[in-house]
Amino acid sequence: MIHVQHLTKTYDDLSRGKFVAVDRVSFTVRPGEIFGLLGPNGAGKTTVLRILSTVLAPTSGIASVSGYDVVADPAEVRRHIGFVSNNTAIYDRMTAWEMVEYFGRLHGMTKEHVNGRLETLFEQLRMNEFRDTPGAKMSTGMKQKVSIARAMVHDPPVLIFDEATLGLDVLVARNLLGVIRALRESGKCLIFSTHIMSEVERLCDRIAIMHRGKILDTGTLSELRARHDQHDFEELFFGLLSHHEQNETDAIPASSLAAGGVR
Ligand SMILES: Nc1ncnc2c1ncn2[C@@H]1O[C@H](COP(=O)(O)OP(=O)(O)OP(=O)(O)O)[C@@H](O)[C@H]1O
Repeated sequence: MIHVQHLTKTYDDLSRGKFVAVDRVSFTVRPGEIFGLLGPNGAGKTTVLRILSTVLAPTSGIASVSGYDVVADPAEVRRHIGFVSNNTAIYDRMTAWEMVEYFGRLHGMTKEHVNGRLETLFEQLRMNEFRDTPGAKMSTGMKQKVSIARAMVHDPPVLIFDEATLGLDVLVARNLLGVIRALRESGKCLIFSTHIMSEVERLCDRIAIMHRGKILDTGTLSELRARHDQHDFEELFFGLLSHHEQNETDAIPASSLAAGGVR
């Protein structure tokens, strides 16, 4: 279970001054559910996910994973979470098996425990045919599977996929979506962050549309379609974004516009 309430992150940025990257974001993700975080570049998705994985501290608000608060219990949060991104480093000289085993040992698993777990994982993710292949000789798809296995080695109940299909060809991306669906069937709690609308449409049980740090709307695909009276998801998405941009511009006082406050 993931619980996020009024989460806010402000950066001190040299050129922009105080910059609100995440603005009072709230959502809940339940076990057996894929929650889609959809937004254009810079929407704040990665910042939310970095806070959830305890890499970044929130400025205010609450975030918890399996009941553990990211600020008060970061070690417990890390035990309950796995993070898959598109830029996980793969060591050239380690084999697929050695790499995942290494991360299992970092999680404090015994050699026997980790080996048993790896047998299951390599079967589940169909990695046996390259278990002895070193990183330097792996294809992008193989590397992505190693990243997933790495994130799952300690069998966390919560898994986060941040732009995980970026750079993958259609076949590998399709396989990855299949793996994520299977994880949902096994009761995992999943966040899938992307800017690709079709992936969200095909995969996610509930969706949050994010733009400029805010969640503009959240719900199932059919709830969103009904609420905005729009069946075409792309139209719905861009309609929400442009409405939000218009509202933000309207909220800026004319004096600051005249003084060059908006670029
Ligand atoms: N360390 C930082 N200092 C200042 N601003 C930052 C920092 N990290 C991120 N930002 C800004 O916060 C905003 C949100 O970034 P974030 O990476 O969370 O967005 P995103 O939705 O994941 O987009 P992308 O798909 O491009 O990664 C952006 O405007 C970004 O420039």
